[in-house]
Amino acid sequence: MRVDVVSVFPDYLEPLRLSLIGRAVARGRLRLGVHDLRAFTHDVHRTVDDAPFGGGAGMLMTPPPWGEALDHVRAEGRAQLGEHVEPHLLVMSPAGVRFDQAMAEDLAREPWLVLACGRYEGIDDRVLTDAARHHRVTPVSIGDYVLAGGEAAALVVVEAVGRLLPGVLGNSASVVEESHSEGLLEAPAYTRPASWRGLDVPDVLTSGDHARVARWRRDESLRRTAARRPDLLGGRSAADLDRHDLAV
Ligand SMILES: Oc1ccccc1-c1ccno1
Repeated sequence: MRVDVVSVFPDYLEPLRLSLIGRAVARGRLRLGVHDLRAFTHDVHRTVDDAPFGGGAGMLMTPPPWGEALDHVRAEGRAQLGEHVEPHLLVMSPAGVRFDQAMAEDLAREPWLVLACGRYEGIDDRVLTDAARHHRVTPVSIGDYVLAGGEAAALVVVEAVGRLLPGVLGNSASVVEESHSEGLLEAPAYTRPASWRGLDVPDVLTSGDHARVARWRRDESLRRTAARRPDLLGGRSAADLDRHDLAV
């Protein structure tokens, strides 16, 4: 997979060259391009924003630099991937489609993502309209809160998608048995020492009975999801889900 990120703060994306994602980049499992939007300005002040038409607070990111930046990214990416390959542009935005594990799994199957990190009050909407003439465009939100810009959101999306790519995670099992991989929160987890500050690991986990362990983890996962994220249960109770399990 190739991932390009466009930002006025390219250094903000440096964490993508560390740890798990950094190793995937170093090993060529993930090709990462970070582009400074200001490299596509032509005035002495390297202007990327202007006042919004119709009034309103703050400044908006103006189309020309974005148009040139995305033209450049498209040309560079096609030179590497082939003229037939189209990017999927993800525009980080509080007004975007909600990013979740299902979207991460869908995006991990794509060959090329371009992430646009807006700042100020956002990006002139014609940038998205123009880009949609060439390829898919999806505004993406990582949650219902407001950030100063899209860079933090881009870090979240690239990490959540990148870790799903083949060969990036050492233990493929960890992708399967984790929160949200099956629509539920994962059960509590424990490791050595078996007793710590008067707190003991649940006996079932040291019983050696794999069926009992799987049952205990499922029960704990349902209980924790019902307590913390009832929205993930889609109106069903943990007992309903439990009955479903017993039925299969
Ligand atoms: O709040 C934002 C500002 C700019 C770009 C993205 C965001 C955002 C908020 C939540 N997800 O993305």
